Amino acid sequence: MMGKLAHPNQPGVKPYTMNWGDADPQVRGPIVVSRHPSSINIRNALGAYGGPYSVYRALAVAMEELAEDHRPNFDHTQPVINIPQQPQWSDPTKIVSMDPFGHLTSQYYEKEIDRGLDIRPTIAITRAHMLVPEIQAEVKSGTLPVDGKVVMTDDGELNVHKAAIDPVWYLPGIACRLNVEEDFLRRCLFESTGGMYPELITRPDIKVFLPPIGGLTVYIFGNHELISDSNTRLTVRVHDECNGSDVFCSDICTCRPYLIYGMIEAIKEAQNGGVGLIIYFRKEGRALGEVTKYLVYNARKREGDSASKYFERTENVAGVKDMRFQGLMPDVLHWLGITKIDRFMSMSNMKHDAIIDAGIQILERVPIPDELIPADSKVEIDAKIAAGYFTNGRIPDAEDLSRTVGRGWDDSQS
Ligand SMILES: Nc1nc2c(ncn2[C@@H]2O[C@H](COP(=O)(O)OP(=O)(O)OP(=O)(O)O)[C@@H](O)[C@H]2O)c(=O)[nH]1
Ligand SMILES: [Zn+2]
Repeated sequence: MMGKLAHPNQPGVKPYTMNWGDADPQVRGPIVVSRHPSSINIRNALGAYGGPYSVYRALAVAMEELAEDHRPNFDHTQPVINIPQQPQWSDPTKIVSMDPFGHLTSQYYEKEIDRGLDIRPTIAITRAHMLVPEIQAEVKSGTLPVDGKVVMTDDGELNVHKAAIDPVWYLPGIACRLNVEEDFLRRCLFESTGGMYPELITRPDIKVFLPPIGGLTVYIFGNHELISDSNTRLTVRVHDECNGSDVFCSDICTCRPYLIYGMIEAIKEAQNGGVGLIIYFRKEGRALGEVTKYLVYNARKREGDSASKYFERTENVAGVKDMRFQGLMPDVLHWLGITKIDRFMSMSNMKHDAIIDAGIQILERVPIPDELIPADSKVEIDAKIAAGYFTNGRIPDAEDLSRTVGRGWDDSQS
């Protein structure tokens, strides 16, 4: 296996052309990350296709259920809608964490793929119908009308387009965005993944890295052709994954209620001729992960859960409050050609500031209405407002924070 490790000075090693940020996809070059025999010497990217699922692929290969050199058949997999090229795609400072041509690889690099190169899309765009219980209830009660375009039926069936995006990191651009040195960033990535990608160190000539992390999904309500038109109204919720609340309806935070509220407002915008977007990032537990999150829940509930201690408890376990680093988040907005958001469905100062710093305007910030906040999640929301989250109401002071308490636990009931 080790014999496969290509080094820049080994004979035959000649990375494929890669000019990140070039407007011409041929000049930019395809992302070639595969270690198939046809690609290994010309790889211009480190890591692996598929983010965390590359590890499952390894298991499938190990169990001989998948051929190591399997090549996907891309017939009929092309995007169902056109996300047209934007000037932002060729501004190497604007997009550094995804491949703007990622949905068009089989089209732009057909020749290379036919020649035997293993080049895969890192973006897929499809359409779907959705049935969301809370939204079905709004349709039944008449708050959301059936328009036949976004809300399709009396049952509240929704019509949506969606794009799944895997991360593709241009390391010099990531380093610059995070304000760190590229060499140091590469070393930290190498060390903190258990030395998983030695080429981060041995191949400084390769600038693109496909990290083993989850990406994001964009849900589009309304006419996708208008997303980049600054005369069209745009409602956007950027949401970070909270599986416990989003899927399993835990009441300790506002995640699902805010997500659904964002969806309803996105649908209303689309019904009024604008566009609504939900951008869903896989950054569970503020990117600290669910295990850390549950450890903190235990500490909070056992020690008396108050808003004044909320972030401290997270820092005790994780060392930091948050590892989402919203600075990379606006790339997807640039990919969609967005220059202005009319209604931003978030109270997060970190999301807001990252979008403004990316040169995108936000005209209105829309907090979650009080009646949608579950009682036990008051602790979190008050702590966030005190830490700088946007509110139209009063900012809680130290005394308020120690008075905002959540449900306590009696361990004998566990
Ligand atoms: N570590 C940790 N993460 C939490 C906790 N509660 C919620 N989260 C995570 O916090 C993140 C919340 O993200 P969002 O729903 O996008 O909300 P936000 O960034 O706080 O701000 P808004 O846009 O105003 O809702 C998700 O990643 C959740 O999984 C907690 O108690 N501990
Ligand atoms: Zn949550």
